[in-house]
Amino acid sequence: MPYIDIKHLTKDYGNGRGIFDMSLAVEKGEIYGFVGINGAGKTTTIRHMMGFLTPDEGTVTINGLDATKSSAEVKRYVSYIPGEINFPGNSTGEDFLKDQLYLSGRGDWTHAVKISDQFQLDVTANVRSMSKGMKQKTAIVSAFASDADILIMDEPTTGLDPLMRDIFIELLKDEKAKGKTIFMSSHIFQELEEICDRVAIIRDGTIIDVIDMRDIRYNKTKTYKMEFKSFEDFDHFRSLGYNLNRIKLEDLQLNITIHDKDINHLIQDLKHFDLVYFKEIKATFEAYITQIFKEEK
Ligand SMILES: Nc1ncnc2c1ncn2[C@@H]1O[C@H](COP(=O)(O)OP(=O)(O)OP(=O)(O)O)[C@@H](O)[C@H]1O
Repeated sequence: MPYIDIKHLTKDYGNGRGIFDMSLAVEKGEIYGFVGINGAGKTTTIRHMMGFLTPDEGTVTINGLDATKSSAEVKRYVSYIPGEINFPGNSTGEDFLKDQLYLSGRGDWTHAVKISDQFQLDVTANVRSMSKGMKQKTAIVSAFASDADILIMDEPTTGLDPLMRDIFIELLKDEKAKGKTIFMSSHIFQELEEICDRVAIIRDGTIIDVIDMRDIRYNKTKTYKMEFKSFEDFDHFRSLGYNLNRIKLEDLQLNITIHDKDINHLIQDLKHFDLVYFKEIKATFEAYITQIFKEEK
């Protein structure tokens, strides 16, 4: 049974807004990403997971428990970082974090201090007067230090600078190594590419694709770009029957897409050609998603 199981979830806000017949399943120990443009339905989905919203149709179960009906019990397994952070009260970061750890019944203050230091977070500051980045860091420290089985995070790196984002990614890897299950939405393709096992792409309230990141990382079909010194070579190469694309006659450049098993054959052929350069075009997750969105239009 999946650890997080969403089946046919629908929340219809009218005028085509909301989420519609959405299903997804997250296995224990997975890092699962959730990507989509503004208004696609990420927060609405996450709020159902936390039991803050009641579905019009469908169900969300977490570790076999209904996220709406058993919301209090589900929260025992889950640490949550909301998309918009507004801390209640007027306490210092330290008092807030200690309260959260106490309330969760789990976690460890020493770990909280360690993570706060890594994030260069001043926990003596008042939570009300904290900047956006400080609030985000405080929420992250609270979630990570509470040692929950599941982390559900709505755009957790918003407001973090690139250095802090790298620290966040390293912490997330540590959590995965401990066997934690992580569900996070993000706009930042690069961070999803680096850490996720799978990524669901949401558009207009519907999941349009689920990408297994291994297919991107270990893609056996690669694209190479090359430029020829002479038109004769360029023209001759074009006649060899390779899978070519992005042919730029005026620059004598082209891309070739080829499976790893055929690379030796290509190298042998290229010995007969005079090249200006030959380089691999790395397949990025961003390019992959952009292609999917183009195909969907
Ligand atoms: N309470 C509500 N009442 C009416 N419409 C809503 C409500 N909450 C969300 N919506 C609409 O539902 C759609 C999905 O919103 P949601 O906040 O889930 O998207 P999102 O993918 O999280 O977007 P963002 O990246 O901007 O946070 C949007 O069109 C939004 O305007």
